[in-house]
Amino acid sequence: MVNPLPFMGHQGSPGHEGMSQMGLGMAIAATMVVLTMFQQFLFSHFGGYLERCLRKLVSSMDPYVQIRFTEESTDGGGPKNYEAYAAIETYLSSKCSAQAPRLKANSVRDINAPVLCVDDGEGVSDEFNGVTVWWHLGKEKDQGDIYRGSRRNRYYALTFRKKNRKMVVGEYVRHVMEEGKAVAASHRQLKLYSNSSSEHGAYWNYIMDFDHPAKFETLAMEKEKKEEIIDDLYRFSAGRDYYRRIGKPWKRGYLLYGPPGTGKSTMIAAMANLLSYDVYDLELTAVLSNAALKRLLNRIPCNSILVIEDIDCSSKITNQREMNNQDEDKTVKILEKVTLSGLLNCIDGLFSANDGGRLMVFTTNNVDALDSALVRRGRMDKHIPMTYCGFEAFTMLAKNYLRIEEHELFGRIEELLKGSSVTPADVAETLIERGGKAEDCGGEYYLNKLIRVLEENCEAKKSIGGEMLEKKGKGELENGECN
Ligand SMILES: Nc1ncnc2c1ncn2[C@@H]1O[C@H](COP(=O)(O)OP(=O)(O)OP(=O)(O)O)[C@@H](O)[C@H]1O
Ligand SMILES: [Mg+2]
Repeated sequence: MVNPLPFMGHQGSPGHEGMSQMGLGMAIAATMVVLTMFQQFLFSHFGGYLERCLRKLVSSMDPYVQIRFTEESTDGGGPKNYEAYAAIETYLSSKCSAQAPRLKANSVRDINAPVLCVDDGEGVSDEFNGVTVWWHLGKEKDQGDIYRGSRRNRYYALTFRKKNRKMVVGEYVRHVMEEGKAVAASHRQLKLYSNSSSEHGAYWNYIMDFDHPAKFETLAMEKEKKEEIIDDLYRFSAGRDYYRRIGKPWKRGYLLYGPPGTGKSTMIAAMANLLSYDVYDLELTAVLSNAALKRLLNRIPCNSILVIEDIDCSSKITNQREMNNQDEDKTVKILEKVTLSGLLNCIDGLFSANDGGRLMVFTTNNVDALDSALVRRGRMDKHIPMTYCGFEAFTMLAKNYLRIEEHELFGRIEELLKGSSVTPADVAETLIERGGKAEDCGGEYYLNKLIRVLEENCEAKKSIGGEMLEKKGKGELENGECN
């Protein structure tokens, strides 16, 4: 705005000429005031419109389009913003190592293979379906406030030619997100969470990085059964389109059951490692109500495993359904715990959008004690019996622990395994190398030790009503196929 007052300040002494000069000055000043008011009026009424027109004109002459993906949403966009930003960062890591002059390394799962990304202010180009696009890492103006202090939001800017808009906005961006997420999943440090409660509610707490070494390759189990589980898990994790097509939430329930030491917890770890899913270990006894359980379950992000171990003794949920149906609120109040119907509702209501699947794994030593409603298909889609150690599982353990695949004592061990009830944990404990003896004697010392353990087990079985035990064992083996 032009200030008219300076004109008044240059007046001479008042005379005829002075008077006319003063008149002129006042006229100019008045004109300026009117002009300024007009300008203000124009801008207050049409300013936005004029600005838009101007922008349109400039952008119509610009052959490029730019999209920004910010690290943190300023309008409450939540974690979605960050997910997209992180996916881009990971996607670009493979491009930038060859191009960008300045890189930075991110915290990753494998310290020997750090994920590199472009440094602030740097850029890289990419090609997709014969179209070139450009990425640039920038920083927005200070977004800080009095509480959070100074902070500048980072963003990845994607620039491309206008004529490629449709392909880039559709196909290319989707490609970047999918690739980025897939690479991130394979590099990501898995995490273990567990729940706790306070008067303010129920929470998931980060416990530690999940570095469990269990893998399906080292899990002692019949090959066929193992391959079936692996196949099922892969189909589940890649099932986005499938679940969308059949109109079902993208979730799957596993029930692992069997005696202690048969590898239920080990298999959960192997599942997490196979799919690169975080583990949410739910301690049901620490959940104070059905409502708290619902809140907890709804906070589990996609691509995670919800684990409830020893579900038969986790809570008083095994046979309460009828009572709960009569007066659920009252039951919750009395027990101040989760009820079976509450748990069933939570499982059924666990919703998974199309951003990733959610796996639930329940374990129990006592499958017969579970209410049939809990384990019915649809809630627990796959029932996996974990059995006593058979010969195939033993050969796996011998390979893992003693690095031997064949031995003349294997025949005797196979015989004894048929008549005994030892768990893979028992066998593993017997074969574990102490003081490098297996190296010295080709594993014979440990195989003989195992033979003694198996003989003792067979004897014990015979002496304490072996027949009954035998039947039970056979029953478990008959159920032993994967469902
Ligand atoms: N199938 C298996 N393959 C390889 N190792 C196994 C297997 N089962 C058990 N083990 C070994 O035994 C140990 C105990 O197994 P794990 O904790 O998985 O058993 P579990 O079935 O979960 O027992 P529980 O019912 O008491 O929780 C593991 O640390 C692992 O070393
Ligand atoms: Mg266990």
